[in-house]
Amino acid sequence: MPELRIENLTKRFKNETVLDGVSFTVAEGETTILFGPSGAGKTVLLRCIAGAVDPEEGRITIGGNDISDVPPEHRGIGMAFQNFALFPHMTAFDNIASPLTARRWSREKIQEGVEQVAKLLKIGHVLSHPPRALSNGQKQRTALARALAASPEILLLDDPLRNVDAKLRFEMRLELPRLLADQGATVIYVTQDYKEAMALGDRIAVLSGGRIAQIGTPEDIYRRPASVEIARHFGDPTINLLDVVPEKDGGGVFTRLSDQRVPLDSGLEAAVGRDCVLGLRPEALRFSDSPDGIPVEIEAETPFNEKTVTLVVTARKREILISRPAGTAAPGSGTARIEVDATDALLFDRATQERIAPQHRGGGKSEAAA
Ligand SMILES: Nc1ncnc2c1ncn2[C@@H]1O[C@H](COP(=O)(O)OP(=O)(O)OP(=O)(O)O)[C@@H](O)[C@H]1O
Repeated sequence: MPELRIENLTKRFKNETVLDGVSFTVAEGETTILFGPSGAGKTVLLRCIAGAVDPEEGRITIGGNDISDVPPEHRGIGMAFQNFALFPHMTAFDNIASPLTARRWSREKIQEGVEQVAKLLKIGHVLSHPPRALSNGQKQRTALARALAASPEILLLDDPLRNVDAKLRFEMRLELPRLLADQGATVIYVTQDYKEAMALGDRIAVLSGGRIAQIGTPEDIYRRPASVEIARHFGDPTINLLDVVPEKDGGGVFTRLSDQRVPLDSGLEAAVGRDCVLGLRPEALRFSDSPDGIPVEIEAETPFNEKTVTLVVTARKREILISRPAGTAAPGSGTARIEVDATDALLFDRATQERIAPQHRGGGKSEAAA
């Protein structure tokens, strides 16, 4: 399957610049998640790739070939939309078969192709139904089946699970990676759900302000977010953000919370004395018996299925969320102490909101390898 390359793509509607020099590459057979808030331009970008919208500037290549002058139907692209876009007067079978019919496949081949993909998506029993007789989850799967049936080289999936219920979304999150891998297609998958992004993406491209704010593996985005905004979007409960000014002494780089030292990566020397934001993931904090721990008051505790989240406040009235696996013990109420693991602390410049990456001189551990 071919590589898909987007180069410097710009799209304006009247005075609004929706895409502003977007560039990224999806390697062959890879699933890249396009992640961004509502209105970020995700659908517009997919429509540019599919040929439904013409960009003002930039280039799109598939397998190295510029597709600007290739009509949509000859681009080898399959698309599934968030609103299903099923033909209302056709059965589920005919909807799924429509790209194959358009290619004038034989009746036997169409039958075989539709049944195969319907079986994979567990909608074989509703193929004779019209869309109005399908549940949202079945409509969703029918739309996806139609996109998959044609075995396109490039698959564009626009938030395909947005309208399905939580149970089905959970199941599909588990099943889709295998399904997409089996297809072997090069995939762009749009979602606003960070868990879906982390579960399904080989890589995640974050679209913000018309530009790609960061692209990387799910682990890159989670552990090394480029900005406060990205750090906030990825994580539940959301990351703790605390204004700090890092310091340095013989013991290394550190900052203080309630007069207790929070050690920071030694490569963060450039941040010493600067106004920063400390980012602490709730799961990077733990309760501690150590006298060096940060003293806090426990305010409230919320059990979820797989974890328990505790809200604490420091002596300076800073609120912090801590999460721990469900069933593990913690101080019940009143006063406690918490500890931070230096390797998990993130530091952002308060003015630019961008992350300050640790610098290790002399061939030390590099950021990418950390
Ligand atoms: N045909 C059009 N004419 C004018 N403006 C448009 C057109 N299509 C999209 N836009 C504008 O482009 C911007 C991006 O829209 P788009 O649908 O791509 O966002 P999105 O990231 O997909 O959002 P969502 O997650 O809510 O679907 C919006 O401000 C939208 O109003």
